[in-house]
Amino acid sequence: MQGLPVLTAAAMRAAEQAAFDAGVPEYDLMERAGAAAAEVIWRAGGRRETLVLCGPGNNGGDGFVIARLLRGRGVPVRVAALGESRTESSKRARGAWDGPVESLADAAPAAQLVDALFGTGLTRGLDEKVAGKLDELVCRASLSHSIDLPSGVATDDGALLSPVPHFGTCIALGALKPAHLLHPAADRFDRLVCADIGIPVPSAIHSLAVPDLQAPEPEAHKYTRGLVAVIGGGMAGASLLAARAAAHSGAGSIRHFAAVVAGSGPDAIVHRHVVAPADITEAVSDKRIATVLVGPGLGRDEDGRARMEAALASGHRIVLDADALTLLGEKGRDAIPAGAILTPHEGEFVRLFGDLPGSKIDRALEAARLTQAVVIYKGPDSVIAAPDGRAAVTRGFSSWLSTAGTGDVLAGLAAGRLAVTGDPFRAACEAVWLHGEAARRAGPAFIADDLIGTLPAAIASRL
Ligand SMILES: NC(=O)C1=CN([C@@H]2O[C@H](COP(=O)(O)OP(=O)(O)OC[C@H]3O[C@@H](n4cnc5c(N)ncnc54)[C@H](O)[C@@H]3O)[C@@H](O)[C@H]2O)[C@@H](O)CC1
Ligand SMILES: Nc1ncnc2c1ncn2[C@@H]1O[C@H](COP(=O)(O)OP(=O)(O)O)[C@@H](O)[C@H]1O
Ligand SMILES: [K+]
Repeated sequence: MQGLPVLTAAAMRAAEQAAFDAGVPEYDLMERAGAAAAEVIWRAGGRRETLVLCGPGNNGGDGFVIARLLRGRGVPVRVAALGESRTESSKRARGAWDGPVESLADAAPAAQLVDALFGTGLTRGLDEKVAGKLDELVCRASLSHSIDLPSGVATDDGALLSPVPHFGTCIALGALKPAHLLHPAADRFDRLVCADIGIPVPSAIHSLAVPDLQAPEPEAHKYTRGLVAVIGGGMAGASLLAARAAAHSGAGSIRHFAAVVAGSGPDAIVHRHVVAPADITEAVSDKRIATVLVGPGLGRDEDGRARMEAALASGHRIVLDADALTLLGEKGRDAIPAGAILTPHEGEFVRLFGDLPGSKIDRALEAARLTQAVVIYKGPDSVIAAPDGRAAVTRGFSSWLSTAGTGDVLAGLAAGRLAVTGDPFRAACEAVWLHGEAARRAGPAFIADDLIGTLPAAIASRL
């Protein structure tokens, strides 16, 4: 189960260098990159009038190759450059372009715009005039493509170093970079295509793969399929939502222990009204329990803390979410058992780990290393990180997920998939994908409860 590899600028340079060391001529790689990108542009734009913007580095070199190849197919192409070409390969690519080169400042708009100004070599924001011109040309084109990365984004963390227009397509070269997945950069284009340039791109970080799921074994029974215990507190709606998600995750049986009587839940879930925290200890003593979930609706008072501690003391595999993460905080981090799944949103993440440096991927990986737990660092660009350095990053899930209670559903799903698979990283990846897919199937303006209804179809699509 792997998505597309994600490489930082330095890792990409190292992969390219390894190819050069293995005998691939430097200029060949630029020709391959240009050809792969030109193919994508040709399929989208056909013979539309095209303007290619070329920067001074190798990204600009790709642009000259693209311009030459599109013109060879009969596309009316103009090229506008930002200054001279500075690298050997880009000089060669420019030399092979036999048309005129306009200056960027004077370039008139075209129906199709190709941005090959800057890629992974960008070190600072674009000058105001250049950024303004790029914006104008992109806005006036009906089709726009950014080569490798939209010019102006920071490759490794997805920050915007200067204002970046919104492109139709981004054509990543060789591998994805963090900026293709991390916000705000990931929101600067609609469609993402990764063009193969024929070199190995090893990475422990991938885009989130579509999972392969299995139906229960023929001999399965409710306990072999995983018993999930959901421990709630004073806000039983949240823990019930999590329990319902767990019940539709593929797990075999669900118990819900809340301090108040929950609303009407499915009768298939065993609800128990458990008030005293000490009774939680007894409730989770059942050896058949595969996973315990604690956090949704727990409350942040001393009662909530006592319930959480009882859950942690049970020794079962655990998913910690919401109030449990806040109750732990930085000081309580040591209580997190290895092999747990943590599901913090931005606020909970900061409360647990403080202000870690680096990109969202770096921070998630460091959090996983510190706790030896799998961390689902949520948001529009959720990162799932494992203590061994693997990470999966989401892209393009419905922004309608930004509604109350969807986090409870995700936590229930994570607990359910952990009970089914026994593998925290795999379970977390499956849960996040199913959550996103359930949201896609739910359409616009859904509420968290609706995700429960679309989960079976989401699962069915991967059997
Ligand atoms: N190494 C290779 O052979 C390959 C690289 N490829 C392309 O090469 C790109 C990376 O090329 P480069 O490393 O040359 O980097 P870029 O082409 O992204 O640009 C770097 C150049 O721009 C300058 N610069 C950075 N920020 C600037 C700013 N704000 N204003 C003005 N100048 C600025 C840098 O000093 C450097 O000279 C990739 O994104 C990809 O498009 C592909 O052709 C595949 C093969
Ligand atoms: N803009 C967005 N785009 C895609 N997914 C989002 C967006 N905002 C939130 N999500 C997802 O929705 C869920 C929200 O969880 P959380 O913040 O814990 O909410 P709650 O506590 O109300 O349940 C997470 O899975 C998160 O990744
Ligand atoms: K670019």
